Amino acid sequence: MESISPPIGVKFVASSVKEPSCTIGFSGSVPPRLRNFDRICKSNRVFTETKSPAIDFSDPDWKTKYQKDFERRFDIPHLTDVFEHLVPIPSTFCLRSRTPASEDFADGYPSDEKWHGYINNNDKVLLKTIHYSSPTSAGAECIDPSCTWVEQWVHRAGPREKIYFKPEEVKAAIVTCGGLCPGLNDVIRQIVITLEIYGVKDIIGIPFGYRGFYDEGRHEMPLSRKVIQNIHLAGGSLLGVSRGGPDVSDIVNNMEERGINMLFVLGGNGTHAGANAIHNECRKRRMRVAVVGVPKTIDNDILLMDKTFGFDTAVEEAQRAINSAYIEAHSAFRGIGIVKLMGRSSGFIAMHASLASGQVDVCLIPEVPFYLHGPHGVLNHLKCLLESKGSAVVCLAEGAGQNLLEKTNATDPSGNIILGDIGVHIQLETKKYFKEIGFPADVKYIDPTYMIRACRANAADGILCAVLGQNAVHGAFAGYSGITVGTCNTHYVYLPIPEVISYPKQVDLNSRMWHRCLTSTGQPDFV
Ligand SMILES: Nc1ncnc2c1ncn2[C@@H]1O[C@H](COP(=O)(O)OP(=O)(O)O)[C@@H](O)[C@H]1O
Ligand SMILES: O=P(O)(O)OC[C@H]1O[C@](O)(COP(=O)(O)O)[C@@H](O)[C@@H]1O
Ligand SMILES: [Mg+2]
Repeated sequence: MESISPPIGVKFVASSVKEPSCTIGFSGSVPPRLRNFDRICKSNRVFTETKSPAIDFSDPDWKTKYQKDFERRFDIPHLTDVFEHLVPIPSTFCLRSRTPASEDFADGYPSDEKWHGYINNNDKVLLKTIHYSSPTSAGAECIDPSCTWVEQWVHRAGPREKIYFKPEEVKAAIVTCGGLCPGLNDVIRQIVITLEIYGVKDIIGIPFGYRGFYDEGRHEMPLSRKVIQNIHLAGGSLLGVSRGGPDVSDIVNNMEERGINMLFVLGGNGTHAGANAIHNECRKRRMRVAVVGVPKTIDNDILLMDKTFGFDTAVEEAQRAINSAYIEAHSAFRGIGIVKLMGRSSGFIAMHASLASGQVDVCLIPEVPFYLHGPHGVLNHLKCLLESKGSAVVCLAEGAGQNLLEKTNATDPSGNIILGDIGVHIQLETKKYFKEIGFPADVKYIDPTYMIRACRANAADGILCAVLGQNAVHGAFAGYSGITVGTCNTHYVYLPIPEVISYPKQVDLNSRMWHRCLTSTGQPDFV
């Protein structure tokens, strides 16, 4: 059946292109549709038509069809899709006090029949909670021209009453891929703790990302509560991370050799593309394996989720850099402080950090094109700020203004385009500009990116990591595979991997949050 769905989370814009409902193979670069900032940026309103209508709104049943199609897309893969006759057993996850690590199950599995802590498989979470009365409502996301209320439900995460793995038969592996992110150790820790509560004793860490499935001499790391007890007190990843690595069939060969039947994959878009490919390969080989992702992206660029772990910490930690830039700028005669934050294709960290600080005058993100020079350029605005208030602070995301830099086609081992350093460029251009116009300014540049990324998770992220890690284990024991965990409207959910990685989530320029950021900075358009 052909999908009738428009891309989730993307507004109907006048010239929107139908998005494939499932694009695997994303590897860091921004799809052309999203690179076309102009179209999105310049329209400050939502269009209710599409040039390539995927849905026939004259069909009286369009809504039912849409909802059915949505349900199909967001159905989460289960081991019984392939192994029809698998018989589940009652969950060994109950909160009755016992000592699972030292327990064997000779006398049967522990159970707690009176406990009502399980999630029903049919429990669902509403993905979109606002009923926009009109497409012109601020931030409206509409399916049809009348902005009809259409329900979109996704699966609720958590422990199930029946499980599809016997704990003593589980060999669970955890791997952390891509760049670092605050909270990786917290998630590893919670996965191990929760596995042990189910009664799993064979838990290993794969060193240095997907490479650890391949490189000779890299030994798996046995994990237990004892090993992971305090790892969350430090940033980084106990297991190490890496970009690039072996192809999927080598990874699955290695999993077969090691007897891994539960794989927990912590990573971003690229890692999840890999996890989904591993899941598909396992299915193809009829391996009874659960592959579950935990989205790790400091940039917060995974679709559909309220936020990903590490993001909150990054925003909080960025305050120190912004405040330093402010103090430097404010204390200098005509001071300008420039802070570069992470955000390869999405400006969420810069936007939130700017809003939180209240000290930023100009926020530059990848989604918004800008000129440096000319009457409407950033530099002229900085001059106005120096004249009016004596100092200025600029906060920018690393992916902003890439069109101003010379292009290289260089990529990292994962295939992500290596960006030019926009922070250094703006610093140099700013110094040059003020020198040339004979209006001396004191420019200070701060790049705290790797200092931020190496931090340990803050309290909010610590909680998020705990719940995500626990839910990942519940999902695997429940027999799901090819899924990832997340939060939607503050509820915890399971989502099929392809739906969250078809392109990176970006700041919506029609969103209330971006408008709030602009209100706070008071910056004009720089085009
Ligand atoms: N399309 C893909 N299919 C399979 N594996 C991928 C794909 N894209 C990236 N990977 C692998 O995922 C890992 C992490 O990818 P990367 O883009 O560096 O980080 P992130 O997961 O944070 O986006 C790397 O080992 C990379 O080889
Ligand atoms: O220098 P590295 O390790 O390639 O990491 C830089 C990248 O890490 C990020 O913070 C997040 O990247 P991932 O989500 O792919 O790990 C990007 O914003 C940034 O471009
Ligand atoms: Mg990535």
